[in-house]
Amino acid sequence: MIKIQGLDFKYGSTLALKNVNLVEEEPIIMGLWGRNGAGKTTLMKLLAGLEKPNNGLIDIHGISPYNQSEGMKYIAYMQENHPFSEFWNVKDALRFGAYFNPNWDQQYAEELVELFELPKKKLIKKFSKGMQTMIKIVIGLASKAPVTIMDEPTNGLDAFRRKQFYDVLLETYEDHPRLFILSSHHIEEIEPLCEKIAVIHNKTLASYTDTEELKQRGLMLTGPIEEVQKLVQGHHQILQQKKLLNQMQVMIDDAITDEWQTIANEYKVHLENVSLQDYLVQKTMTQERRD
Ligand SMILES: Nc1ncnc2c1ncn2[C@@H]1O[C@H](COP(=O)(O)OP(=O)(O)OP(=O)(O)O)[C@@H](O)[C@H]1O
Repeated sequence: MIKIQGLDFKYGSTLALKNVNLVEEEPIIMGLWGRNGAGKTTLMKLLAGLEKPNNGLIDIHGISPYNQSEGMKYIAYMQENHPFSEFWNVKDALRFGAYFNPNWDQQYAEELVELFELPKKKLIKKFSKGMQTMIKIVIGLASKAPVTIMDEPTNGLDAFRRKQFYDVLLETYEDHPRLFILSSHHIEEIEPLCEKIAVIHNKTLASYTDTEELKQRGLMLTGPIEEVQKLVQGHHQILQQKKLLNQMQVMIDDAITDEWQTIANEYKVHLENVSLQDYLVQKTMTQERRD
């Protein structure tokens, strides 16, 4: 479905991505996480054919997307700052969606507009942040493109609208399985939807892992300073450590296993799985310190 091999990209003389490699054959919902400036948007633009790779290969359904009108059949890309004309309302935006997407589903687009209660006549530039995100969701989902890329699709959505977005995305994905790529800085917002998560760090793809596997990583040990220190002494995968009064907390890059549980009981140290966001932030910070 998509294949990226040895991809390098520079903005002028500034290297933005180097040696990115990723293959996904299945129509899954993929998360794309990275800290600010990691290169997520750059990668999405390259996949959508808006930028030309300096080196390497991108293959989407057998097509190299840069400058290929053929690629438009397969790819819908909803950018974070989508270039809607300042004179457009919802109707105009749907016309734009229909024009650019050969698999466009007008009836579904209108149903989504109703669901999200978007005013049809109001100019999109006067929409709230959440409403602007919702119209992009409408276009992304109604495009029914085999590869649908959405940059920060939960930006500005409140809990109610986010839940609606999850529901409609999963519903349309089940009806028409296709590859979705959803980017976010806040992994918690997209993780419930994503089967796998690609982490962009240090200008490259740092990992591409099943979400369930990734969620198990990151264990936090909390207990009296001396006990925790004894327990983690010589451990190579320490991501973070802090002391508070006579207590110490250490985050380790591992999953909670029976072995860890036994050791923690023995040392009377508390063991818990950290949040995915905390794990990814600490993991990328630790890599940075080592580089
Ligand atoms: N038009 C541009 N010209 C020059 N450098 C750019 C341009 N766009 C992005 N960059 C640089 O490329 C790198 C990757 O940026 P990119 O926008 O892809 O990151 P991102 O992961 O999407 O970040 P964020 O989460 O903050 O939106 C950054 O160092 C950024 O400064």
